[in-house]
Amino acid sequence: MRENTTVRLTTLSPGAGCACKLPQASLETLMTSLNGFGAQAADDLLVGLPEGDDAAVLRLGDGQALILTTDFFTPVLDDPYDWGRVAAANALSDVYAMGGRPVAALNLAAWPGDGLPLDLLADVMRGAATKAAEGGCAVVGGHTIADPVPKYGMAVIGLADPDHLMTIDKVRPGDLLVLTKPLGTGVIVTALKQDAADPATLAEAVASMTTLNANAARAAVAAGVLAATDVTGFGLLGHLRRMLSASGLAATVDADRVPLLPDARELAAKGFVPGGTKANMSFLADWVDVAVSVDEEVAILLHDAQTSGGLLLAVPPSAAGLVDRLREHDRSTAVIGQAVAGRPGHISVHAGA
Ligand SMILES: Nc1ncnc2c1ncn2[C@@H]1O[C@H](COP(=O)(O)OP(=O)(O)OP(=O)(O)O)[C@@H](O)[C@H]1O
Ligand SMILES: [Mg+2]
Repeated sequence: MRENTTVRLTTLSPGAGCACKLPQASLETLMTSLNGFGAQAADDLLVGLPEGDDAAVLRLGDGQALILTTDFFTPVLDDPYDWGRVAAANALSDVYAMGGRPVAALNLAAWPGDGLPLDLLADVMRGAATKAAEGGCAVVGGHTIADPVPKYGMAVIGLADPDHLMTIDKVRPGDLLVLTKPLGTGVIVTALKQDAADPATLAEAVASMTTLNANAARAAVAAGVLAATDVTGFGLLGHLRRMLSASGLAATVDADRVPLLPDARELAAKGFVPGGTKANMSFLADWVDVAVSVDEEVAILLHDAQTSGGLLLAVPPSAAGLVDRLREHDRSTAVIGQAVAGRPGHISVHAGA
């Protein structure tokens, strides 16, 4: 982490990170109204627009598939270099969520025409390029516009084996639901914006947000996992609901097993809850039943809008050994629930066995 500048980037941001995504209800309305104006999977297009997956996938001729995705957002941190690292890890994550590896990226940037030093944007891009390089991904160009609210992200292309893709529609009854990073970045970043996150708490959140999902994806593909997504702005339950609806299944979640970042509970209890998290709670009310025994702060965190969150994997019980291998990369990796037959998209959250 570099020294903070005098400009507090998060004060320029109405939302922050993936919490500035359009609410899920609005996005789904938009996508439905685009019906017919976006290509559906057919022939060499293995994953298209109506599939609503983490990225589009195009079969190439030589036993490889091309993965295409993009992601950008307003400042999630005050430190520009770290914001860049987080934004790159987040943009690359959709490639990992499909079971691929990123190969090239374009910078997408919006920056105030005056008043905010360009040096800061250069720092954002340096942080992002360093993180992308860690994933074997070269930054090869980009586009920059003048805009009063700074925004940064990437369009990323990746490669995958078309026979070993991970998609959101392949969850099977009995699959174990595995989460590879702890929750809580939304509440911690909201506390940061209000000067209420202590440095150690913030450092843990930054360490988590800048961790690539590369190792988790590689291990999951090797173990034969067929269904995955990454947990971002719609929160754990929002992204789980999308997987379940696409797969025609329901799920149970054990709130006690869901990993949480240090201090996330306390900050949620103090009311540092982003607008994106509140929107997730209201949208998911028709899909999620939370047992009364589940603590209110934990229920909030299950909906918390994550930036650069972990992978949510549907792991067949026969491949449960994967969980130990994933824990070698992130000790907080946990089995948090199970897919079951039931109303598609429905989630029952309980506390304890
Ligand atoms: N403007 C858009 N035009 C076409 N498709 C869109 C648009 N915005 C979102 N989508 C699609 O809607 C689906 C859900 O988008 P969303 O951004 O939640 O997922 P994502 O790409 O996995 O992002 P992330 O994991 O980084 O939050 C994706 O399939 C995405 O491609
Ligand atoms: Mg995604």
